[in-house]
Amino acid sequence: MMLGTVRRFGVSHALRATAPRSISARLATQLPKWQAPLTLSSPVATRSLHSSFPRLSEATAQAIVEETEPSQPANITEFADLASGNLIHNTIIKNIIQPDRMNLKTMTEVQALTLNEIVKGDDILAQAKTGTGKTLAFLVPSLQNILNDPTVDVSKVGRRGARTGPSEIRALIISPTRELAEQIAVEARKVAFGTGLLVQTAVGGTQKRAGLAKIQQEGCHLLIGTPGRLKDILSDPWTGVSAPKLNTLILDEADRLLDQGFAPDVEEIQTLLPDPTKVDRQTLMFSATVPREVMQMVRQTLKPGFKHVNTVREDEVPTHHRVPQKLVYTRGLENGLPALLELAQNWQTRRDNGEKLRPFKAIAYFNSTAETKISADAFNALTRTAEFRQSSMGNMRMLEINSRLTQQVRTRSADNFRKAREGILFSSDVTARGMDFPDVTHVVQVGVPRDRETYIHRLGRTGRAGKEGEGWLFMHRAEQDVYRKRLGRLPLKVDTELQTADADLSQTFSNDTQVGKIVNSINQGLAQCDNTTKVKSYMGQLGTTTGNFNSKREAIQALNQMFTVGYNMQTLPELSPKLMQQMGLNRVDGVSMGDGSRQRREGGFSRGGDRGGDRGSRGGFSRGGDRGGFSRGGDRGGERGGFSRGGERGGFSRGGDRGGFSRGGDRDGFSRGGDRGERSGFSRGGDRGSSRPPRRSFEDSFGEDAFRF
Ligand SMILES: Nc1ncnc2c1ncn2[C@@H]1O[C@H](COP(=O)(O)OP(=O)(O)OP(=O)(O)O)[C@@H](O)[C@H]1O
Repeated sequence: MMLGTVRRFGVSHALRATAPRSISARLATQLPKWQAPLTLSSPVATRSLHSSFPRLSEATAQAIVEETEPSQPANITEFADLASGNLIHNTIIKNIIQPDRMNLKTMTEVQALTLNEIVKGDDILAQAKTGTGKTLAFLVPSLQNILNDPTVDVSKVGRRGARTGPSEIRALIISPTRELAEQIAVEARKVAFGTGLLVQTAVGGTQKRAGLAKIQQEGCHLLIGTPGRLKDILSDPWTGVSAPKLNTLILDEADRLLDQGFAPDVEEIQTLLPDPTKVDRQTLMFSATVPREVMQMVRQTLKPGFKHVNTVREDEVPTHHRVPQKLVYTRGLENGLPALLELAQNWQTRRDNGEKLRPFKAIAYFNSTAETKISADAFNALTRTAEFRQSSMGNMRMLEINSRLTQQVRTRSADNFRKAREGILFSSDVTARGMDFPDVTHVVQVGVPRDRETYIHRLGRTGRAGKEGEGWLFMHRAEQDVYRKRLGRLPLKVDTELQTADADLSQTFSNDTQVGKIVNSINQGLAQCDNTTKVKSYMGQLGTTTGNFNSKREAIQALNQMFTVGYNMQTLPELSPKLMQQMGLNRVDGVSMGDGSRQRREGGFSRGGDRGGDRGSRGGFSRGGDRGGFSRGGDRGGERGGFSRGGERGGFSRGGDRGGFSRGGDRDGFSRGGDRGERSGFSRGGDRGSSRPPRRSFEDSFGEDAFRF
């Protein structure tokens, strides 16, 4: 073995630790420009939790400070220099720096600050802004640590008849989503190329048997997976996959893995690993956000005295300065899609006019899976029109990703978006964390996201590795309070550039104006969406909208308006009495109560279908303003805002064509909002087995992954 040892195996540190203050200064001059360097006035590059989490109570903060100590930053910032002192294997360095390989030169701040500590064997909690290279920060030293292990024989790898067994796993990386696990594996294989180290994945949605066979036949040193599948594989003795010699456990997006959705699985995985009192184990946690709620879990999981490396300065917001964040108020929920189209169109027009702008490549985030679908469907329909194809947006790809799609489709969407030069990815939160799509120019969040962390991670899909980008949040005015409460201090500036955001869509528009053209195009796109999709979208947004608006009445009105005006649907979806009770909608005007039989009878939930069908060709739609708001069926309970109430027609059947409210594509609609915890009535559905304790009510599309691997 080329290298000496490190802490666990007894080797000296090749990186010289220097006084934190001088290191800060050194890093400030040596790091690439795009990394906001720490200033000399900043206390230290790594800091205690006390300074990073001013909101913690004094007592708690004190306790944490006691068990941490400032880590010692390294004085090496170039990857090439890691060869001196044999700190990192030459092959790994070559893989990183060679132009025909990863072609990286200078370490990012978080990489420089954690590498030494990880090679030493310390437990680490590392926090650094999105897109600043955290993946390599844990991969490089962890792979090196495996090479340093004298019991690992990489010479066996690849020789005929000789193989590394499936129980040779030395490091395990847990990721909250399948796509992220695969992305980390791709990066890990690049770093490990030629070292003989074997990297394998265990993610849900893929054929378990095939994945297992690969691990069994080829062996594995580093296993990367999602919680459900890892638990499954490691707990099943028949797989032969075990990790009795595991030295390193890494939680990427640690705060997500430690929150209530994933924590039980992550805890269970740890019980399947060797007893850390017998086999020394290093645990590493990385994320751009570490909310105080998870600190208790962090402290329980890491060894006392763990290092907290935090490159986000205390006085800084955790988003990038170079990514302007704009807030757009929309008149109604139905204005979101026209505003998105206008944003894309304005950008492309500026390019056409000679401005040096990268092609429009955006991720549009929605708070429910069903919304991603209807939005992607509408935009896809748009791209099929001759007018669109001939426009400056003609080459855009419209892609969709959410957890209701098969893994095959998800992977294809992610790959296509990665490769796309311009386009829009309509996404639920499955891509919000960690995904490194190149050259994303815009992140558009439609509706206030469920929490501050989600906002920050979604925004972090642009402006990565020093690139420019823009963040946009479209929100209904009625979401203002929840916006302030959830997102806290962030540098969003109100923007009024998008005219369609404030347009009254119940009007008829002519194609003579830009606003009219955009609105009519979206109408045309939505007219191609089937009615079931529209109903699902309504149902999917019920939970999020009622959670985001101050009053349920206002939320229902806004939803009904979106459904009738935006989707051009005539009959509102029926909600079961049970659902209404669970959601506290019993006394709310505008709710249509029933058992869903009308929708089923009418095949496709609405009479609006044919109206919708031709609406696009009419080049706009008229929406009888005289009908007073949302209701089409004026005869049905006018005094209640025109919405039918089907009387006490018995319980809503959960199954039916919507697959029940608990697991259908729309179920994530119920998961967001500040009142997530209160919605235990909407439990996750029978397929998860009743033996599991209810951890949260409806799983959103992201958390859903915890149960669908
Ligand atoms: N030292 C470096 N120099 C330049 N680019 C780098 C360096 N290290 C990593 N990168 C690139 O930066 C991009 C972002 O890296 P990575 O995905 O690891 O970020 P992250 O901090 O994990 O982000 P997130 O918080 O979103 O998960 C990747 O494209 C990666 O190849």
